[in-house]
Amino acid sequence: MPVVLQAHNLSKTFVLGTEKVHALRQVSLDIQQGSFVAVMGPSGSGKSTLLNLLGLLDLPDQGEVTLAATPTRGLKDDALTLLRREKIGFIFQTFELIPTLSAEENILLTSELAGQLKQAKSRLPALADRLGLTGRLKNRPSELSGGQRQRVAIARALINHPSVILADEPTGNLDSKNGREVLEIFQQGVREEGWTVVMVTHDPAAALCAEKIIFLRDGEVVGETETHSLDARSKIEEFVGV
Ligand SMILES: Nc1ncnc2c1ncn2[C@@H]1O[C@H](COP(=O)(O)OP(=O)(O)OP(=O)(O)O)[C@@H](O)[C@H]1O
Repeated sequence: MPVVLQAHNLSKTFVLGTEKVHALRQVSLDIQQGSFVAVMGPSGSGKSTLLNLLGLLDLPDQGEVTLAATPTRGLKDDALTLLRREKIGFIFQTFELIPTLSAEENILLTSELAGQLKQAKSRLPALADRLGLTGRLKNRPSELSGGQRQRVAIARALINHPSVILADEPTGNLDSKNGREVLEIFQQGVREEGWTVVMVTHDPAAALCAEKIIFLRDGEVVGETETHSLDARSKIEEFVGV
């Protein structure tokens, strides 16, 4: 499968008072189209920073992200925003839904901003059905369970057929049943519809639902494992200590 998202030598430093924090140091990785990849690492190892750079939400100090064959170094803010909107679907631990909008309005908001409301509306019924949200679309987030809210966020991420889904601890605020459901949605989407998912997680069980795990420590990629390999669990223990 072709590489849909590439990080090449990404470095990012934050300045905290007089201290410099090297959040990422020369991180390179290739994400293949149609793959499900988890990113694990201890707290502070740079996972969210990496996801933010891969998702063009922040810029590296050095290195480059190439997304859907588009090198992004030097692109202006407008071009980055457009690329992000068209090619990336974000899913966050805290759902990040707008409380005053209905589920349907939340799902369609980015499409509306991108001038693609008509196409998105035509895709909505099938997507809502698939995610078990039919009948809930008129409800506001406060009227939905945590699992339903995250499924609304998944629908929002998917409505424009992004090239890559970036999920930051998507099961972190869910009970185990709802968390499992979200992971099954990812697995099924990857298997049956060719989604590409990159998921940051602390949870070994969640990471083992992906096909591959990349380990970060102190801002560096220190290892990786295929989850079907017999030593995947011991690699998680070795690199993350859980
Ligand atoms: N905006 C920022 N300003 C200053 N330092 C930051 C900023 N964002 C991240 N950092 C620092 O960069 C390092 C990596 O942070 P990051 O949030 O990427 O780690 P993480 O692996 O996602 O951690 P966690 O698992 O706790 O969410 C940390 O030391 C953090 O304090």
